[in-house]
Amino acid sequence: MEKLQLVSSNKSFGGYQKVYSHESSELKCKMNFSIYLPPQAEGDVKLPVIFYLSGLTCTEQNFITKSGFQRYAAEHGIIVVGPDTSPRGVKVPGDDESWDFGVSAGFYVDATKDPWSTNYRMGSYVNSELYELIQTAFSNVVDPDKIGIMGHSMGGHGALVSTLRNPGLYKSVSAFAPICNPIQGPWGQKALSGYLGEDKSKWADWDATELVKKYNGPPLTLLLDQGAGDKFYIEKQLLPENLVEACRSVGVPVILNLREDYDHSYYHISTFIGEHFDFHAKILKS
Ligand SMILES: N[C@@H](CCC(=O)N[C@@H](CSC=O)C(=O)NCC(=O)O)C(=O)O
Repeated sequence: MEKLQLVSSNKSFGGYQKVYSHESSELKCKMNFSIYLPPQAEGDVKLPVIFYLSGLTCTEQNFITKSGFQRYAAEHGIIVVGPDTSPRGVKVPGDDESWDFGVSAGFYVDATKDPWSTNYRMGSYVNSELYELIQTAFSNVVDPDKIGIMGHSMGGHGALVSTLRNPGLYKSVSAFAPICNPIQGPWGQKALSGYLGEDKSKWADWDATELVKKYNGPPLTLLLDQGAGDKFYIEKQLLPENLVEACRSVGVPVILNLREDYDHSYYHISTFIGEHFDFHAKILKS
């Protein structure tokens, strides 16, 4: 644990909701992440882990304070890890000019375009650095063969592309209101052109709808949860139907739950987060 500094620890549903900070080599800055250790972490059995990736404007705090997930993580005995959404405390020109690019909007990609490429490497941060750090620092409680991922909006995109780009790394995946086809929507186009440049052939490597057409890994079922009253869904930022169609074209099982009247907020997430934990637990504990 010598690389980690404890920021906070709160007892919740018999376990502990903690936040740690550490120096990230990928992002070249100090980063916070959350980890929920359920009551079962006190025992001898190693536990599954779910990574949760948050959306635009979030830190590691939104999910842990608003979703109520701890009740379900405690019931199932699942550790839950939540990274921040971008590098912090590094000054890149233009990084705070808009809420959907730069700070709090790392999009879980590895930027290749200057000046972003030095720090904006959230893809490798989540799927390599933090993934390994959790297994090392919490080796006494983590089962390395039972790791899943979920996320919301930009983080739902992150969960999907992390799974599809790294076959087998995550055994289960689900997403709330994910940006499913970023190359076709305004948020995605802004982020992918800004971080990767104008060559659109490179964007497809970070687009779940494109990636699933080439997926060649262990069997996978995608669980998508979408509020039908979500303004970003109505404005066609999210495009879950495009991902469903791509999945069906290549025979990848997908479940899309369209929830009447639910919006893009944590009210949607907190309502259905228990169902997502049931879905992940069934896969991770089989
Ligand atoms: N500022 C925006 C709304 C921002 C917003 O809705 N952010 C979502 C994620 S959106 C996609 O990634 C979020 O999770 N917010 C944090 C929260 O706690 O709700 C606007 O004005 O429309």
